Amino acid sequence: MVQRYVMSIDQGTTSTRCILFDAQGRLVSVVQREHQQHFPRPGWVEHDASEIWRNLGRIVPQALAQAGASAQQVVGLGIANQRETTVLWDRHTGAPVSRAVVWQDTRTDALTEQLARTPGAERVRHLSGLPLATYFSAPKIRWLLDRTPGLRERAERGDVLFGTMESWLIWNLTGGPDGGVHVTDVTNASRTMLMNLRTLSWDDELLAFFDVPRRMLPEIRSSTEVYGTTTTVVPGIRIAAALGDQQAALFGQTCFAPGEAKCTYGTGSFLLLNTGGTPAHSTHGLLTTVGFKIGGEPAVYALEGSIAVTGSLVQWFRDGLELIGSAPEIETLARTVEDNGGCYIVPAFSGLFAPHWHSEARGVIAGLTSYITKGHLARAVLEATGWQTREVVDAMNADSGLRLSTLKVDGGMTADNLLMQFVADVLDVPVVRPMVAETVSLGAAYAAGLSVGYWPDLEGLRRNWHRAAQWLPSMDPARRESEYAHWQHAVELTFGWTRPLGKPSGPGTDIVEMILDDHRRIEQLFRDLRNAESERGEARAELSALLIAHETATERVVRPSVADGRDEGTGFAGALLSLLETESTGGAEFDKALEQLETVVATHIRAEERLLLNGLRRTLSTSDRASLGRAFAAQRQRQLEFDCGSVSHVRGLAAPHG
Ligand SMILES: Nc1ncnc2c1ncn2[C@@H]1O[C@H](COP(=O)(O)OP(=O)(O)O)[C@@H](O)[C@H]1O
Ligand SMILES: O=P(O)(O)OC[C@H](O)CO
Repeated sequence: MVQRYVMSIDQGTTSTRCILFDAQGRLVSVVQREHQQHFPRPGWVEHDASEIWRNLGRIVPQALAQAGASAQQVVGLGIANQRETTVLWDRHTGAPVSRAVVWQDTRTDALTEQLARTPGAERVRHLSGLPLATYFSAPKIRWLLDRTPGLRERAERGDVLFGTMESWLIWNLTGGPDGGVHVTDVTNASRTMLMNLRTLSWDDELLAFFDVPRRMLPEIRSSTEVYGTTTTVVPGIRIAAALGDQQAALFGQTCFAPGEAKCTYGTGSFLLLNTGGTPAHSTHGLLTTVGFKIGGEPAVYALEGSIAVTGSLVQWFRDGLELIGSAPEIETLARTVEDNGGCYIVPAFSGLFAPHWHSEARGVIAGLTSYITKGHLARAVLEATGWQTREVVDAMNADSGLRLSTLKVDGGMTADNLLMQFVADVLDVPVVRPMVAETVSLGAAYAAGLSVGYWPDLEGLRRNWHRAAQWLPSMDPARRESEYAHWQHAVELTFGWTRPLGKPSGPGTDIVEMILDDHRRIEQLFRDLRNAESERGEARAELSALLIAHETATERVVRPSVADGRDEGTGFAGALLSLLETESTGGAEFDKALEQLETVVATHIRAEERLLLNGLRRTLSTSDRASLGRAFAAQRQRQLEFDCGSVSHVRGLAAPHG
């Protein structure tokens, strides 16, 4: 009988892989090719989409040759790809209009800040599931349209197309300018910031907000369906699935049921939790994204903790600092010392992603003394991956109300035993790795195989999962918590780095001034609300968000730093909730709720200015006041970004007080 295979292509950040799998999910052949990383300016990262396309043209025939197989033996092709990376190309010539802007690229930092201040910004997360950050495609498209003369007009005429890597490759594989199919799948579309998470189609409000012409966008399709048949490279292969690479890894790890999670450790690291058929809203800095959509079945959603820099920090240690010759040497070097010697590296090279979402942050090495050797630095490099995982797991636990019990891992970094042990230690849960480490490719293959009936169902795929390695936690809890506190302190040092120094009322200004500014604004909002002529709906929304963001940031960041900063407890959440709930009734009930809230808040403001602010003036140096100001601004901004003033959030805060 003729052997049949599924082909998968993993178009990743650093390389493109083509793998053939057999019916048992075993690897039959693997061919891989790296492409060049272009760093034309600090913070910019680009790929040449034509180079990636040429690489594909080489590796596909090689993978077939290695297996001794023909195109007829391939039942289908599944594509997994680096997500968000933005390619714009000319529909008529097939030539990219510029280099692709990679997901790690931070050139849209100022643009996203500007967009965040534009009306409608508060709707972006609700519609797309994503925070406004440089990471996603929409700001990248907008940047290219704004900066390339004539491009917007060409895009509006339909002469220029947009796609993430799977769209670009499928279009080329199916004929390019000669009838190429312009499609994307829901998982990739969910990373553009232009798709409505609930309707799974391009959203008019988001398109208008980012000013992106609809005509340039691909058609959104399921993750598993036949999009077309290859007409070039190796003609005659059905393209039967496409998934973002992290969603493909979720699929390859067989996390098919709600509650199942995996973390893939590659260039960056991405923890995804299957949350089932409805999108789960995160209040702790995670993304809501589509996990997969099988044919005509409803979509399955996921919560994601995306970490921008993990394996790429090891690469930087190797190529930028030249302290090691190959990635695995980091473990050998780290083992030359007992611990990190007090040193922490926070690799905010692309800002910080989950759960912080600080595009303006930049990396720090903290705790340097003359005791530190390159061995300690190597430890700090590996530990950075562990702590970043801990941060997203904490967020995941807080969002889901559950505690992760085991972490399934995969990706290149899982070859590092010291690192995997550290991850188990800081999470305090077992970490397990499956037999097939190429989970991204396997997931794309599974999806394609399901699509063409090579595999009958998900249960059959589940049986292919076998554990290859396990790491059990063994760290002393007190040490874990004290190390985590140091890490968190180091993280705060990265915030606000690229913002202009001394910018008034921006991060980096004096904490006392910032608190006073908030108080004066709160008082003004109360005046606006008492004035029946004013726009009360807007004032009420701003007041609610400001009160919660201000109070949470004060509680978490400022009070712990001053001895006599205690407060009797403000307890205004109940009064605020009453005000929010009088939205429709208005009239006397509204006036009463307003008066009650104003009384509680005014007392609180007086107490804070007397006790807390005097304490800060007395005990902190100017630079301490500035750094506390930065941390306060960061926490306050984080609260505002997740819509902390919404009725549902305030209700949650009010609940414990009855
Ligand atoms: N033994 C190791 N210890 C730590 N990091 C490693 C090790 N081996 C590989 N890496 C890192 O893993 C990454 C490669 O993993 P891979 O899954 O191939 O990434 P991607 O799919 O993102 O290209 C590189 O960034 C490399 O620095
Ligand atoms: O190509 P990877 O494995 O680095 O993954 C990149 C992610 O998809 C970015 O969101």
